[in-house]
Amino acid sequence: MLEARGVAAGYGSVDVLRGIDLTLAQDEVVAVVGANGAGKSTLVRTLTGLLTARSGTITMDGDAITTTSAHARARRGLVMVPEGRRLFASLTVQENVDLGRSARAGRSDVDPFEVLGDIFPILAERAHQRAGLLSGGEQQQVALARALVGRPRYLLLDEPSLGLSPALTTRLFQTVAKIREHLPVGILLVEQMVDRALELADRAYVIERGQVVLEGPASEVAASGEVQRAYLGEVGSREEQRGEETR
Ligand SMILES: Nc1ncnc2c1ncn2[C@@H]1O[C@H](COP(=O)(O)OP(=O)(O)OP(=O)(O)O)[C@@H](O)[C@H]1O
Repeated sequence: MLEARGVAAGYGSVDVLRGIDLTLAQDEVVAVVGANGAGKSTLVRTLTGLLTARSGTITMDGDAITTTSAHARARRGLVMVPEGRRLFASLTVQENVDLGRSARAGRSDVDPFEVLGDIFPILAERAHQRAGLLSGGEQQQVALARALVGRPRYLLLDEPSLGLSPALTTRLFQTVAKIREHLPVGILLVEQMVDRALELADRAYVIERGQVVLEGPASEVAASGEVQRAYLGEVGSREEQRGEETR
């Protein structure tokens, strides 16, 4: 279990997270939703150790990791795929994925292309192509494969659908569903595509101004008015737009 208790964090004099309690088990997908600026990316950065919590505790499988470096957390099996994917454009698909092996020394004995090949067809199809030449959806596959090749216990995804077309977003969510089906990894999914994230997730947290305002089974969170309220009508207007497109 990855567990945050009373976690506060921020930048300089700005407080962003104000006492977040959150858990992620190794067999679940948990969505984190909330309006722009609510603190979702800050939460992911604090959980992975890119930002140090100002107060509160973070534990992983019972061990305190509140002040552990991001590198050490990654070695212990807590990895993130950041917003924007951050691949090395001039390296090949295979070279990018291989970088993920070194993040978890001692557990990289299995050929990633065999283990992950079913989930990510791109690994076999484009292994030797430069990552910079791939489409956004293909790059997202490589970023996910790179994160998974070290066999993490917890995977944090920050806005994985960002910049993807609706069709590629559908593929992405199917891929995340496959990961959950085939690999023993807890997935924290930060997403602006709220309805899709809540469809896929087991549980969800709604974050507003650095605090959890609602948590529970994803279906209950989806059915509550709290999500719409947190987004100040954003969700409603998006659904209306989608309705118009399909008319
Ligand atoms: N490096 C930084 N320095 C100062 N303030 C920052 C920094 N990064 C983020 N912030 C501020 O922290 C707050 C929360 O930002 P954060 O990126 O965590 O929100 P978010 O919920 O992920 O939003 P979005 O959905 O737009 O990505 C915002 O007010 C933002 O301006």
